[in-house]
Amino acid sequence: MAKRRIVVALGGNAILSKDASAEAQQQALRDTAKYLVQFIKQGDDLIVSHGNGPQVGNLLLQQAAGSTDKNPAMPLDTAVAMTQGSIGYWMQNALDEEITKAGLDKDVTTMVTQVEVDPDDQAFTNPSKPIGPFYTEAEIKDIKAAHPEYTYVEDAGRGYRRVVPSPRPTGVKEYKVVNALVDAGIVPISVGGGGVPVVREGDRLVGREAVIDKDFASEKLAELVHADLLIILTAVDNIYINFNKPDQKKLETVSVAELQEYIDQDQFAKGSMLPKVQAAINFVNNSEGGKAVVTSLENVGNFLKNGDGTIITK
Ligand SMILES: Nc1ncnc2c1ncn2[C@@H]1O[C@H](COP(=O)(O)OP(=O)(O)O)[C@@H](O)[C@H]1O
Ligand SMILES: NC(=O)OP(=O)(O)O
Repeated sequence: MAKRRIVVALGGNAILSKDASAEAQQQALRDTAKYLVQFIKQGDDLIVSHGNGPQVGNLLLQQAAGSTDKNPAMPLDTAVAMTQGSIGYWMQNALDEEITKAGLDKDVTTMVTQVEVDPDDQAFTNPSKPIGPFYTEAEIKDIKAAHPEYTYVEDAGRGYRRVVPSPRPTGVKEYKVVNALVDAGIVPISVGGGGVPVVREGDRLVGREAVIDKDFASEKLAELVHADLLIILTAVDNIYINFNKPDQKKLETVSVAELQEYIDQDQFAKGSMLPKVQAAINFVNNSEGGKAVVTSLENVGNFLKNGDGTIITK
């Protein structure tokens, strides 16, 4: 099979389920790496991205709890960069272990990646991205009293969470570095946590307090590096219509036009499956012959063997 350039975006379950300790997240990423290494074994050029919603929210809480005049809390753009570093370290370490076990000669590196956004994006005045821990009804009262300046929402019946602005990416500053690394045979971990949100002010890129959706950032990167495939890995093997209903039906190969009809029918939950579907559509529309795939980590082997998963084409 010809060598393919593949951007793989890792969903929340690839890194963190319940236990937010470093040890548990490192173990989750070791398990994740066992699936990802299959792409490398097959000879594909891999570019990895990941989310950071739980981690960056937890980091902000730690920053706030320990902050003093001499040791101030860091702003959100810096916290995103910090999570690119921490999650990237765990992931490159775990992937390296699997590459070594497979007897392959391949290096992995984590890039601090800046993602450009529009300073006038309406998302800045309409926070929507959930970060950090879930709170119960009882807990949220105290949290709101302690931090009335933040916005909180109820997140899909799972509890309350803080939400922050999530502007759409317009560019990836370091995409040429990603290309250079791939051309050199190196696996880059890039646009982690959706990338550090920055806006251009003359010669400078200036950080903004926001968390970009990692599926949209991965899509923008996939476009810029002319990827053949954008693979969005999440907790389900396929996208479904009538999801979680008795007549649910999995989508196997689906066109952009069909997906658009399903969006119009409200088939995909906002804040979970909808952004993945929109990112997949954008990639297929904006690339030359590129396809997008939505499936689970556990199904990577079946995808590589039989093309199982939901494949989005023009
Ligand atoms: N129509 C749908 N088809 C499949 N999954 C759906 C659908 N609507 C909502 N979902 C849910 O969306 C989840 C993926 O979103 P989310 O958990 O936010 O992603 P991530 O893996 O990036 O953390 C799936 O695990 C599933 O529970
Ligand atoms: N940045 C981002 O999209 O993170 P999550 O996928 O963890 O929400």
